[in-house]
Amino acid sequence: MNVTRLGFAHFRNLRDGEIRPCDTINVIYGSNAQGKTNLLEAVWLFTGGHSFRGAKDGELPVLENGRNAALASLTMTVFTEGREQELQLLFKNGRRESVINGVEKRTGSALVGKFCAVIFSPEHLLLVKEGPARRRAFIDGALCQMKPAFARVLTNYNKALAQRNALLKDILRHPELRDTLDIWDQRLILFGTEVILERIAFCRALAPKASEIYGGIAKEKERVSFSYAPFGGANTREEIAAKFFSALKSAQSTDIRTGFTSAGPHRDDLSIEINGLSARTYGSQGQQRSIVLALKLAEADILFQKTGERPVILLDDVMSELDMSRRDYLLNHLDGRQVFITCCDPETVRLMERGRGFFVENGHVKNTVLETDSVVQ
Ligand SMILES: Nc1ncnc2c1ncn2[C@@H]1O[C@H](COP(=O)(O)OP(=O)(O)OP(=O)(O)O)[C@@H](O)[C@H]1O
Repeated sequence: MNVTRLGFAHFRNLRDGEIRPCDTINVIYGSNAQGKTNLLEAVWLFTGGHSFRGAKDGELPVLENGRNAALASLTMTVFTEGREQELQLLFKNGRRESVINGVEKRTGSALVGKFCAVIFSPEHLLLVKEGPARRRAFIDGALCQMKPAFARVLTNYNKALAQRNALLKDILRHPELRDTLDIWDQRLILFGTEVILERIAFCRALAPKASEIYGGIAKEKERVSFSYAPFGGANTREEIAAKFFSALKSAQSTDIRTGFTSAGPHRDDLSIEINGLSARTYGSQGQQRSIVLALKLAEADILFQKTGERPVILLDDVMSELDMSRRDYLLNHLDGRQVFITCCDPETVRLMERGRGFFVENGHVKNTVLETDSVVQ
């Protein structure tokens, strides 16, 4: 899928205008605080998701005398399902409305599934830098996008976990309740096994793709490996359920003492190593950035395989800390994908072999002419 036009009015500092991106690389450049990320955020919001910067819908219309205006609107023409489709998003008095091919929808979430994108923002570096929760959230987020049924299983698992944890705390005061723990163990194993099986299947598809993409970014100088191996590498439904059961049993006394369930998919991790060493502990800034990029691009490839539509790739401030050859990979080797990249350095535009540049200054966006792709201003 490709964005062929993006219009904006009163959206953050972007007053009124439009851009016509190309179907390859679109570099959005300019000094700090001019509106580059705002433009990327405008594209992202058509996924139906929340702002990747954590902003509330009421904060998105332009500020006027210190208060957000009542209305902001975004329009997008996107080529998907073999034809151009018109999408509109309105942020009205703190609420979202959407219009799909002229049909008004009361919610913004009606857009989910119409437009698909993968976003990298500096915050995503925490995926490598922080603890396992970030990596689990990445896997689960990707699975929820691909399989709505997974979201239900995950919710059921989390509910069973919360109830088991509440019971563990009660058992300390009422030891006779210990017998009822079995019921929650069974539910936890039932849903937890399904969560683990889906994560294993996703990681099996993700790991080789991400390693291959990393090889391209790092010009094969380093080898990166990804591994998700819960319960020491259990694979089948029966094996996982059996190992989960014995892990819960052997940790039962500790769990009652701490009031917390210590085994299960809520403790799993996706291990990431560069040349056999933990990327979290030993990876450089550039290596960690390249790993997150590889994971995001691999996620996009898997989404493409599942849906038949290539998600649009949004890369916010990805160039800093990447050397020339890594920049060259992003600008010139992501064939077949529509990419939007923000950066401060105008030189980046000149490194592109093919693509379009958009210069952003104080909320105004100008198309710039490249030698290889002349663009109407
Ligand atoms: N609701 C709003 N109304 C008006 N201006 C806003 C609103 N929200 C954010 N801004 C302004 O948008 C600008 C920031 O834009 P953005 O985050 O896109 O910057 P950027 O060009 O990506 O900068 P950097 O390179 O520093 O990341 C700031 O000047 C900020 O004050």
